[in-house]
Amino acid sequence: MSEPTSTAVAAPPVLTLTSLAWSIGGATIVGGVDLTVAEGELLALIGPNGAGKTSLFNLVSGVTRPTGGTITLAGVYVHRLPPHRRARLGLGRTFQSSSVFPTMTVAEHVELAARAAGARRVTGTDTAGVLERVRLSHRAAELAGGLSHGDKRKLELAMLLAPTIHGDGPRLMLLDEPMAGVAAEEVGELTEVIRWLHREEGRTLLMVEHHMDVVIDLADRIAVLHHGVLLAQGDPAAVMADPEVQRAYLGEEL
Ligand SMILES: Nc1ncnc2c1ncn2[C@@H]1O[C@H](COP(=O)(O)OP(=O)(O)OP(=O)(O)O)[C@@H](O)[C@H]1O
Repeated sequence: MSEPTSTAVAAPPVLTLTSLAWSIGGATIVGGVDLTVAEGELLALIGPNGAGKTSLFNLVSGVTRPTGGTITLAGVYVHRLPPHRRARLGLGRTFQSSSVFPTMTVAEHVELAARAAGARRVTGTDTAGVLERVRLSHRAAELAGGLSHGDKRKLELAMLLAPTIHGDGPRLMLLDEPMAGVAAEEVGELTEVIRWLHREEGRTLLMVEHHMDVVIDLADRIAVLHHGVLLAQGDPAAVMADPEVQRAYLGEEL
């Protein structure tokens, strides 16, 4: 075997899952997953309904503890840590159903998220700067309860970014079906916001999404989960053309 010609060392993965498994009541939901997310990458995790995608997110974020395997976040074993410790290490997550406070304004959400992450002083300019990055500045003074689904999703992204007011912000953003419930006419702009975070800010993202156009448009790589195990992973076009992946989706719109 020839020696490598470059002395450059590849950046370590932000997230590494090794033989990650979760069983409950005798059923294996996640059956030994090996997966890495590289620094600056957007990896889309897809799979038919019930494949175990949300369960995998729950394991990564600490909502549930694995029954086997390990999780490394930026070089630290985190699989035994509670969610707030993982958050402190730079893990941010949005949920399938939106999680905003209806009677708080958009700007107050960002301020709250920044303070929860340890910011002592948060100014209007600080919150405006975060809202600008998710194209939500024009809604700063509105109550979150009145926002469209698409704007609520943007607000959740703003809350993940709020720690950037006083620090680096999330090293890894887990987005659980960001397009769920979002009206067709809002999908394009939300896609652009995610693209900006990824391409312009260089954020690292792991995204579960059923909306295949969005997945193909945004993802650097796709991983396909089926019955709790990885069926395929790699370049989006190659993965989508894989006959095994096609078979897994039989009967579902791809
Ligand atoms: N706490 C639990 N107890 C028992 N079974 C569970 C539990 N959580 C999830 N499951 C089962 O695990 C399987 C995977 O569920 P999960 O929600 O992770 O799939 P998914 O890929 O996210 O599906 P969808 O795309 O429909 O959101 C399902 O069969 C589900 O019923």
